[in-house]
Amino acid sequence: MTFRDSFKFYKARKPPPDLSEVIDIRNPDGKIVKKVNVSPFGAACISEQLQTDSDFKPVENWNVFEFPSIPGLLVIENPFKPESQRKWILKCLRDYPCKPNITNLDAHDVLENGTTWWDACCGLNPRKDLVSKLRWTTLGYHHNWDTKQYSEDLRTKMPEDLTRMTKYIATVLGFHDFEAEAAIVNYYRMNSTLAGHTDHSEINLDAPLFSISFGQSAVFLIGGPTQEEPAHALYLRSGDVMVMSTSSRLRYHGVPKILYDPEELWNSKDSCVIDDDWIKAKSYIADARINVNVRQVLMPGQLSL
Ligand SMILES: O=C(O)CCC(=O)C(=O)O
Ligand SMILES: [Fe+2]
Repeated sequence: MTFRDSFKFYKARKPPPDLSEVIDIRNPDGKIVKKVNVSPFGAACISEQLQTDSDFKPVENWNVFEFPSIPGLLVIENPFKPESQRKWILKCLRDYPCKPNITNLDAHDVLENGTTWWDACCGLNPRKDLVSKLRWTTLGYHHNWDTKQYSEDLRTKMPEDLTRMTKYIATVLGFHDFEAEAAIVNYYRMNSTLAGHTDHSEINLDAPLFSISFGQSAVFLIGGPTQEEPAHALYLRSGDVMVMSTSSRLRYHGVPKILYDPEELWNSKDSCVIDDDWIKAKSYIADARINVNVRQVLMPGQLSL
């Protein structure tokens, strides 16, 4: 089956698709998954202090997988602590869809001057109609969806917390030169899909791309250089980090299906500080998935376009 046909297959609602061929890193069942030992990579470069303060479980407990038939693709099984998942979900909802970042809502003039999507949805007169309207936020070099080209005129500062978090993952995996220069945060409702595409706008296509998922699960499809080659389907669950490096970087990929995750890893009962904002975020993420897609745009040492 081609990528195109697999996409239609998994997207179908009635009857719902057979998911038995979807690769599950938590239960590979003889499918094309291989566990990677991270110790020969960069784990040693993470100081003990940084490890203690970090969002992540200890690196020695990370499960990293590769796919022999998809060279360069890596998936880390949720390395986040549950409280860090909550922190990142809240950042993606409350902090990132704000100026100077750009969102899909900016073009539609639906928010009153200066009001953020979060405030509009959660304020005194909550705009319930806007909750499902947020589709993406761009950060750093802002992706131009029409020209598919980055430009220096559409560049703002990357949030330092996101840069630091991605650098940590990159270092553990041995990608020591990675610079987080652009990000897209994608917001999915339960019926959303992301059509097949390749990400080729970055000048530097040798640098890896980091794709971090929170909230409900996705069936992620990855194929070959066109939509006519066959594709593999795999589950991405909350906290999972996908890394597209080397030849996997330019493969067609997309998200045909969002599925409820009964485990809700972001909700575990450990010292959960219940503040007002988290209560709102928790209710949003009960029917949504967030994906943070972080890219390097420039060549090593290059400072601008
Ligand atoms: O949501 C995902 O897992 C993938 C997102 C993606 O491919 C993109 O933003 O380019
Ligand atoms: Fe993509």
